[in-house]
Amino acid sequence: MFTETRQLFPTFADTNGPADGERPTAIALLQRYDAGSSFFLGTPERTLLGSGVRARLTRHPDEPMAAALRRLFADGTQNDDTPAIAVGALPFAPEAHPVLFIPHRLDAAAPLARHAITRTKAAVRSSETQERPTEALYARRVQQALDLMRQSTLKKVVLSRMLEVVGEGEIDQAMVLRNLASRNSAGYTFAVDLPTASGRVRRLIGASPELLLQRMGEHVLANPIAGTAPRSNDPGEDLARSRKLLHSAKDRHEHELVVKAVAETLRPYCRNLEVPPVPELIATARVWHLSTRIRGKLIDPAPSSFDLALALHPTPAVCGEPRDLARRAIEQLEGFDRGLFTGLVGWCDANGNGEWAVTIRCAEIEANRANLYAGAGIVSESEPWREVAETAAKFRTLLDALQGSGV
Ligand SMILES: C=C(O[C@@H]1C=C(C(=O)O)C=C[C@H]1O)C(=O)O
Repeated sequence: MFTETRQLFPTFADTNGPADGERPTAIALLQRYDAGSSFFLGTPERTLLGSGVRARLTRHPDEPMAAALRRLFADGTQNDDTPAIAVGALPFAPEAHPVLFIPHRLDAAAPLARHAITRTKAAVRSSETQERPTEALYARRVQQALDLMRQSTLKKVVLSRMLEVVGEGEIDQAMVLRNLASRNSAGYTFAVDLPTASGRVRRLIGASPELLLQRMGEHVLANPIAGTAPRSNDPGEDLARSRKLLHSAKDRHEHELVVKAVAETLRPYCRNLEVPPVPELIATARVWHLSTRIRGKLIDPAPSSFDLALALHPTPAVCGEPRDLARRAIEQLEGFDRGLFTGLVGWCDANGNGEWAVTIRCAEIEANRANLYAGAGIVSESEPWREVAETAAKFRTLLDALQGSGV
């Protein structure tokens, strides 16, 4: 039987108006995000604020992830009627350790409405930045990926790079989150506390445009995104770039590989699956993307949102095609451990409902340091310098949030 999570997650029409009885508004949850908060997620459907950690997912050697999640729900469910919700992030490498937990308290509100957040300010005093690798070296690695494609059956690989930011003082993590939410209210804005040996607060903070998978009852939605063009401040040029992206053979090819992989994975679980034949354009504050919304109705009994998300991960939007060759190319060419970047971030309840976004446009932030990540899909038609420009545009999402710029 499919069970909806209605009790905790009503959907409101007016999201930022007066609170419904005891229920806080989305803006109030964002404003309440502070040192005691362990999790925040703003999606097009809801806003969640987690405080503290009631139970944390641990995994025995060789234990399947789904079994570890069942144990987490058993440990973290209280004896009252409070529905247990697991939240957190899973890394890019399926064998690496996830950060998943049931918060002490989880508040829910309707989505953050567009333009509802008042202007915000810089989250750090002046800072130094260092790219790893440099633009020139990244371009060389893209060229190496193209060479690999000519010599093997590799069709696509996503190559990423890092930008290390060192501020003069502590980075105000709550301000980074607010700045992201104010500039990217259409996507998935998140902040996840990461355990540290130092006891200092280290957080994964970002604003992803990409939904890996949402399951509510029998309904599933996946929204793969691939194919990107930097935006322009000039409206005419901005529009021209979006049109060029929509008709670019290279970007359509890059996009179709992802849609095909996502649809093929979901089809066996669905009694019907709608896959639009052509992508649509979506815009973030800094880039245009090609996007396809894939909807399905699940066969009963269905896997949980968590199991479905893990079946999809990593899609060719963040890894490549074929997956094994792409992973090997990433290990060979990227030169750093992605950690949680290009993994998944979201929530899941004990009935299997949940939402999982792809962990991109993000940074790991601790004290005065932030490590920003950005990647780009490389296919045979790619040109190295364009991929450099694409990753630079993607860094802007977090740089704007750190500097309070770009609105
Ligand atoms: C890897 C990233 O983004 C992914 C790659 C994209 C592309 O190559 O066009 C677009 C969206 C994401 O699926 C990133 O933003 O760092």
